[in-house]
Amino acid sequence: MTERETPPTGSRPRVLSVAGTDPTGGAGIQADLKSFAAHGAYGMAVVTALLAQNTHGVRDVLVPDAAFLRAQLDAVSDDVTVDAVKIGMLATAAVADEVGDWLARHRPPFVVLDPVMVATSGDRLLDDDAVAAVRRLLAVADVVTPNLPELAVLADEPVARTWPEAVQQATRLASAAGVAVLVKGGHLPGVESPDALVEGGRVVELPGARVASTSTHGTGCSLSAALAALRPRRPDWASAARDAKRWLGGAIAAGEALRVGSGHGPVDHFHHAPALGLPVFTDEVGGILAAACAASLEQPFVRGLADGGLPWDAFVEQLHQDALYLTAYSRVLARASTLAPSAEAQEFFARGAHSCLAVERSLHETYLARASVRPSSPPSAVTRAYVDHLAAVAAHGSYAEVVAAVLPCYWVYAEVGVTLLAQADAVPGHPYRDWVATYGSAPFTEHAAHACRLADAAAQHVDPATRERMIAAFDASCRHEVAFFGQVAVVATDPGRQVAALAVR
Ligand SMILES: Nc1ncnc2c1ncn2[C@@H]1O[C@H](COP(=O)(O)OP(=O)(O)O)[C@@H](O)[C@H]1O
Ligand SMILES: Cc1ncc(COP(=O)(O)O)c(N)n1
Repeated sequence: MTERETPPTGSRPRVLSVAGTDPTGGAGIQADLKSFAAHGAYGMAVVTALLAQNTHGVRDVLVPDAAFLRAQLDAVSDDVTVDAVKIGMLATAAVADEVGDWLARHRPPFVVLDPVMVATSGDRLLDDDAVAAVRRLLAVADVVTPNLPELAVLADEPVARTWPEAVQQATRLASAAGVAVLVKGGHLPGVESPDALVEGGRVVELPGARVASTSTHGTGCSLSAALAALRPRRPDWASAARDAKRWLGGAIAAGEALRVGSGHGPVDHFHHAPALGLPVFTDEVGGILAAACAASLEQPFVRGLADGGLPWDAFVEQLHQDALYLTAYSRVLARASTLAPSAEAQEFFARGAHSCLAVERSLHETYLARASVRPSSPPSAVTRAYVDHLAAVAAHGSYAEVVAAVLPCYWVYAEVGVTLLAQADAVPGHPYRDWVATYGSAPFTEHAAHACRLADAAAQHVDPATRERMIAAFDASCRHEVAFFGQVAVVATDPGRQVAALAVR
């Protein structure tokens, strides 16, 4: 073997799992690798045992011989600096001793030992005669993470029946074996699922509410893997354990939604990053937007704007509805500003709310001042339907949903505006060019792009159900936009080109 340089500390902790497999991905190595990734670590894995298991139980176990285990371990440590290791299912005394030998040769800075003995399903995962070998490993581990039955075996005492008893037993084991003990209360009855870290005579309680769920397959694996992944970036075991436990509670709560298996299902390791793998929001709704723009450009009102042949009365009728809409839209933007998670978004929507009112006022001072339409004309059914939809989302929806609902007003107007402006520029003396240019050029097009970015950012942090509601709100607003452009009846009175507005539908 060539002499190797000490690799520099990587951008992510390089964390190794030494454990058994679970082909359904909920426990063992498969769970550990997800847990590592969920905590930003680079995951590696050495297989101690191959299991045929699912969410109901273990069907078969194949333990490769110890020489092959050694070959796997050495292949990793001959090449890679391991920042932390998590040891899980060991199956036999020979396997446990082989791992012990490797630790004597290549001990990583942080060693977590999950003394896996019996699966949630009740299947045994460690030979009876291997307990002594696992006890020997306690001496080289930093932290051991037993559940209550495992704690009892390691302490050679009866299973604790209460949480104080469990903590006392863990304290005895920690002092006898010279190891920190993260004792887990998942097997206790009651509404709490407490854990505690016993280290150097000190007990750090890690309280936690019990989640009513059957998605508890692999919780111990996932917790110990999270602990190993977090420790290189945390000052001590207590803070790593606290963060790991908080994350696991969310992972258990989100587990059932995965719909994996009909027994004890797995946890959702990526519950905190729900948008991972999903397309960017504005890419996902791009088709809806394109259809709305195409339908808008087909409306007689918009066609009249494009070629300049729109009768003045129709234009004014539309602007009157626009002014009514903008007053209501301003309030919805103000709501988005109130809910905004950042100062930048808060300011963007507050400015938007203000400029809607400024535009509404200027419509009255310019186009509408010359208009025949009565200023008191009520909102049309189309305008009311759009405004009611926005108001409902603003009243009941989260920030992300409100942003999705207000987005089409920016985005459709900008897209339609750009197309119309190009067409208007081709018509000398186009009567509506100024109005069209307001939407078809900067700064409006830049505001629309900014609103798209804010919607994409908001969509990154929402659960799948909220994302569905975002899409539904966006889709509804797009339909209202098309209807809004189509609400003014434009009827040709002159076979040449003159058309006249009849009424607002
Ligand atoms: N229903 C639950 N709700 C919340 N946390 C749980 C639940 N069941 C287990 N846990 C937590 O999952 C981890 C594993 O606990 P436990 O079930 O005791 O170990 P194991 O999976 O090794 O049998 C612990 O942090 C425990 O508190
Ligand atoms: C390979 C392997 N390792 C560990 C467990 C225990 O996990 P749990 O007790 O949460 O079912 C398991 N079922 N399979």
